[in-house]
Amino acid sequence: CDSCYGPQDHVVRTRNVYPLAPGQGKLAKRMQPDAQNASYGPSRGPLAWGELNVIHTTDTHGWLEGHILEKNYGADWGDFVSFTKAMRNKADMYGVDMLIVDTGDLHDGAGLSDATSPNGVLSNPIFDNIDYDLLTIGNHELYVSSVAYEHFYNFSRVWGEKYLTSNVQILNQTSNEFQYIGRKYRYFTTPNGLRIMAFGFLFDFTGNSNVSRVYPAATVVQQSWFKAAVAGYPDNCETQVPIDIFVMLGHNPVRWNDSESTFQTYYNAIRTAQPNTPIQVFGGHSHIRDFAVYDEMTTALESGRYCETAGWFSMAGLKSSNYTGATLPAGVPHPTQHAISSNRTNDPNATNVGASLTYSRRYLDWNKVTFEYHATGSQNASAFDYYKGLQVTKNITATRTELHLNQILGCAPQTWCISCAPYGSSENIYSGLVPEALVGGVVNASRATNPRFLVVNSGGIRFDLVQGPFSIDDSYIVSPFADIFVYIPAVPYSVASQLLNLLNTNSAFNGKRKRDLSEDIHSRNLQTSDFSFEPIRRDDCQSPHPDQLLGKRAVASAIKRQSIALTPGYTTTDDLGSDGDDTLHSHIANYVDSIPAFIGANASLTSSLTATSPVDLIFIDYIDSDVLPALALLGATYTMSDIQYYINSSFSTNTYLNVYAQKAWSANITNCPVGVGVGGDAGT
Ligand SMILES: Nc1ccn([C@@H]2O[C@H](COP(=O)(O)O)[C@@H](O)[C@H]2O)c(=O)n1
Repeated sequence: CDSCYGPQDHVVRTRNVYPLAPGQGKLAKRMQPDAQNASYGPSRGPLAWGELNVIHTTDTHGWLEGHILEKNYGADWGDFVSFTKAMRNKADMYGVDMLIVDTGDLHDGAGLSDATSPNGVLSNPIFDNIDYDLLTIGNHELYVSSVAYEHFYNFSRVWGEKYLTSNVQILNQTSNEFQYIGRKYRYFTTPNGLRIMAFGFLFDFTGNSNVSRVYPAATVVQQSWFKAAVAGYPDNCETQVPIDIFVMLGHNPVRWNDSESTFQTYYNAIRTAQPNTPIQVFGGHSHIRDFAVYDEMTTALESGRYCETAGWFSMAGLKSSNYTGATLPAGVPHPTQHAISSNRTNDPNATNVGASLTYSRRYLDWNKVTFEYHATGSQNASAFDYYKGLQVTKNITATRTELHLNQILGCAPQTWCISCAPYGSSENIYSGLVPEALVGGVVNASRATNPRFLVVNSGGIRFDLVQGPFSIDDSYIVSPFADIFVYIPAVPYSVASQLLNLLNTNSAFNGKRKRDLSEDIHSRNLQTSDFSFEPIRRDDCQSPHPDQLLGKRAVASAIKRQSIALTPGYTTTDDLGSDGDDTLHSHIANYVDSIPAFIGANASLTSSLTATSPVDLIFIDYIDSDVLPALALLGATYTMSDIQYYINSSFSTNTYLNVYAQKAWSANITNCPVGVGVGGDAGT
């Protein structure tokens, strides 16, 4: 495609490979001692820098140790500390502004956050080592009251005015009144003079415990404080303050057609009041990489989940009379894409503000090769590692030891994944493992001979279970929630045997979980059977390397022309195209649509049940509001007073897998074969 950029050379391009130091993966080791580095690094060259640049994290869910078993995502939070520090230095050197933002869900997904009570008491202080400018709250901060109070009393005090919970309040136990957990908004000026009005909005979440209150978007946009802040009259300001850009954070999907997203409501309210001010949105919750264009001066970035992605955003062309920084920093690529949207084609109030704006976004794989490449331009570990980053890495190792996260419970004989194999197959965790683990792990010895039916929600399983040593950490990674097993005794077999099907087919019950799963359609999951090379059909005419656009030096590396086998990973398409993933990967098959909302198991020792035979109907407290109405539909009316603990008040979805693992996977513990190629290539 020489015609796009002028002639380059006559060798057919197979894939850009940018020069990395020899043996990059091994030299660059820091991370956690048992983690591995990525096999190869970024494919698309240096990042674009504009006037405003942002590093975005979301839905970290406690994965601060990184993905110990997955090379693509092997960096830890200490490496991220070093990365962000280096990027801050770069921003200063280029004379531009850079923000670091997070959009919530800090727990429920890994031992570091979940093995303490309350969740997060040891992981939140580790998380706090990043120099964030803005943060907002996720739904996982609100399920359990003690976790919500941890965020109120500790986390919000660490972050002060930077922690935005614009629609979330908590009951202050001293005053007995509800108050905002963090702040409602932050109005501030960047080092180079951009005047920003920022908000943080949780989606209309209703699963919170009763100590917190989440105002729905439709209510917030009518609240006087919000209208005043949008108009430039934040609390206590009598004169109007100038706003160069609105920054809207949200634990909230950026795609308006996602049933849980409320960003459109907030966008409409701000845009109506301020037709000519850019709005920049950072979202989360749906665990995907995404970039949505709302109008020619409003775009929205979502940066994945589980410390697999660091989002990079940059924009240029902001017309602020107060901005004193560089407009197009020298020596680096710049944002080049306009936000083209159909949302505001004939807006009579539209000005040409958007015409000057250009955007860029990149989804960085969370590994040290990537971080070093963008931070220092090489794999020179000594130039990259910042002393504080190294301390954080050590602290994570020590905390994992303190929490016994590496303690091995069994040797898992195979890998079971959430969506790499269809439901019904023995490789799928919901069909291949969960029913058997429920039967073997959830046993009350005094009732074990009673016929037993068990039901759990599939959403309680959060990650794949990998062949090899199964540790306490893995038990949190796979099944982190402490949802307690309860039961109703003596439910007629005719009723119990119909329950699972009803829950899975009646939209009143399965709709919510279906959405949970479908959100992961764009996500990557491990795929041990998908390591074959997939030919790249990348069209360089549509996806120019920034240095090619600038006619610059990367041509030297481009003409090296190598071809390497891609590892499986993210392959994202968003509103700016298909060039957002910083590292090219092969596509991973995804059978998420086949997974039911509820998973059941029949643990009856007898097959001679009649319609009236009494069975123990065992489920988890998290789904009692589904189970009771479903039983009523089946003609069996029960109330909460009919429900009892099945084993005790602490035997939970985080316990049964451990019990099962210790029983079923005791063989080969001292010489346990590890599954190959998790989230990366099979080589070591
Ligand atoms: N106690 C709980 C809490 C939540 N879940 C599951 O997690 C889903 C929400 O997670 P997101 O990362 O999407 O916010 C929720 O819908 C449930 O499926 C649970 O099982 N137990």
